[in-house]
Amino acid sequence: MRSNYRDIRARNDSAWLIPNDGTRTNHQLRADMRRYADDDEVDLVVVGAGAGGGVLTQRLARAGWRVVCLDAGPFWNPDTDWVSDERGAHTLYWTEPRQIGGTDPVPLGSNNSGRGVGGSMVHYAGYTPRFHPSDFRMLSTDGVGADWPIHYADLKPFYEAIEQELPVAGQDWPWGDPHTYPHHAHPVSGNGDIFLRGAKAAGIEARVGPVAIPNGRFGNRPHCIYRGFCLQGCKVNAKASPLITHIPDALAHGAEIRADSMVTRVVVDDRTGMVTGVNYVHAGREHHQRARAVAICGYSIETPRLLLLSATDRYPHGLGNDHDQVGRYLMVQGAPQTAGRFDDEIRMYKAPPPEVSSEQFYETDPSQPYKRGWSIQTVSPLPITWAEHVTAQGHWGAPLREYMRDYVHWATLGALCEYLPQAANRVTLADEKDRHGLPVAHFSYSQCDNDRQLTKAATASMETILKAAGATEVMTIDRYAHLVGGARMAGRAQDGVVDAAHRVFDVPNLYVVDGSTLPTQGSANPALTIMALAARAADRLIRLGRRGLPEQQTAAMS
Ligand SMILES: Cc1cc2nc3c(=O)[nH]c(=O)nc-3n(C[C@H](O)[C@H](O)[C@H](O)COP(=O)(O)OP(=O)(O)OC[C@H]3O[C@@H](n4cnc5c(N)ncnc54)[C@H](O)[C@@H]3O)c2cc1C
Repeated sequence: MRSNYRDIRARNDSAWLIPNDGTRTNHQLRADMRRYADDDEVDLVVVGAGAGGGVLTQRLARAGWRVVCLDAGPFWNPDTDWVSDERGAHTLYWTEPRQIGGTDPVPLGSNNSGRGVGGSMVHYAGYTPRFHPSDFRMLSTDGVGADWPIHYADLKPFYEAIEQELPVAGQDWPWGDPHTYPHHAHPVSGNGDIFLRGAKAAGIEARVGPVAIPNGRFGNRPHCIYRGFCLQGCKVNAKASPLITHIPDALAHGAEIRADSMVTRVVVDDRTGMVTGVNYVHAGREHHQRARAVAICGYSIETPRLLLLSATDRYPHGLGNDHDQVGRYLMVQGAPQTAGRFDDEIRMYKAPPPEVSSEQFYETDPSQPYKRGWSIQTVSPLPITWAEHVTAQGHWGAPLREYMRDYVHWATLGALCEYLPQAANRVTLADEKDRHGLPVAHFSYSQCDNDRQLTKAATASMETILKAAGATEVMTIDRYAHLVGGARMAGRAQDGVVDAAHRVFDVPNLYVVDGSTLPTQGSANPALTIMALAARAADRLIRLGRRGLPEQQTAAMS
């Protein structure tokens, strides 16, 4: 699939709205941004300007909807806010207090959350694979997990549209639904080369991509300069995130992006059961924004938390929670990471961390006792993350120093294992309060036996690849990556929180359009799927028409 830029610009001009004078931000666009008063009843309030919220805002603004998007974090300026430094990038993470529990607690922070306009994609790695068709039918075909209320074919046109808008670069893709990418694959570094060589020697297929980094200029966005700081916020605007791929076009079409605005409650009129707006805190003061509809896009922890925080007399257990589904089936991928030592210098920092991947082990292998599978990708930790890898293996003091001095000789791969959705893995409200006086989220997580078997098998496959490439020593650690679920999409209210159109069951003008709606997670990184879902949700809302809010929804969404 190669791109026609005229078609892309007809639906999203963002890459051409960025200045081409070496600066990274269209300050004029931000200064001219349309502003609504709190008591203006806008068509839609979007909570969160990340992967889901950014796309939804852009699509609806372009269709003429009056949209205000509130984000708890800042409106980033890559020129002044971001630094090419691992430690200096810590401001990008969501570090508000949260509690974790269960038998396998998931640390929350740098590796699975973001804040501010652009959301977590501001510091995501940049891999953008599609889910496989089997992901949408897992319960029927594999007997585990859940079936989605939509099929892969429903999402395919939106995958293609978003792949063009980011745009995605990669080799022709043989796995899942085989497809091509709009941009050719990037050249690879030492780490990518090790993966390709080792995989070939081990009889495993690996391919370059798919990454949301243009190969060449895209609009006024420059070619990647391969300096390796993708996870610190790409200062050159090469790596895609909603901040540059969708927000500029949203602003140009009249959306207001209100940053530093933490939504504390979705407000409901108990007489009608309808949402009337949101309460939010900006600069220490509480505000209320009126709206005809609200879409929550705060990601897998904050979205269920906000649904629970918005309980009323009519919805005493929280919005969408009549069947005790809010917060449940929250998933995280098992992400073991294996490093291999080579006599040659690899210098894995000298390229974007996302380069090469394999989905050979993605599907259930009937000869194995476990269901579903994993993918493998280059990860290329920078020095602080490399120190975390080494210390996680128990090395400290002199041995740690030796491994750090030896950094340039190591290559690193990561797996994404498809841990299964389980009802008990969930977000609830804790007794502890945050600085706004609101209960913080408690996230309980426990692995099942299938999860542990997958981690073991995935680790063995990475060690095989690195040894086949000539590694003289391998070092593996266990990690988690990505969060999805917690407000999942389902065919019936008894099984989930939103329907196939992302509308919250029982609350006709409330939507959830983010990663929390995913019923299963595959072994794919989730951002592309979240953006495609948001583009699809927007498409359905646009077809309803803003004048139809909210009366027409009941009929059209069923
Ligand atoms: C280090 C890292 C690497 C990653 N690498 C990849 C990768 O290579 N490929 C991939 O596909 N995915 C990757 N991801 C995951 C990906 O970024 C997320 O899955 C995706 O961004 C989630 O989209 P979302 O819309 O659900 O939430 P987000 O993009 O996180 O957006 C949520 C937004 O909501 C805001 N918000 C939350 N609560 C409130 C509130 N109450 N009021 C106002 N605003 C609120 C937040 O500030 C945030 O901006 C990575 C993530 C991290 C952290």
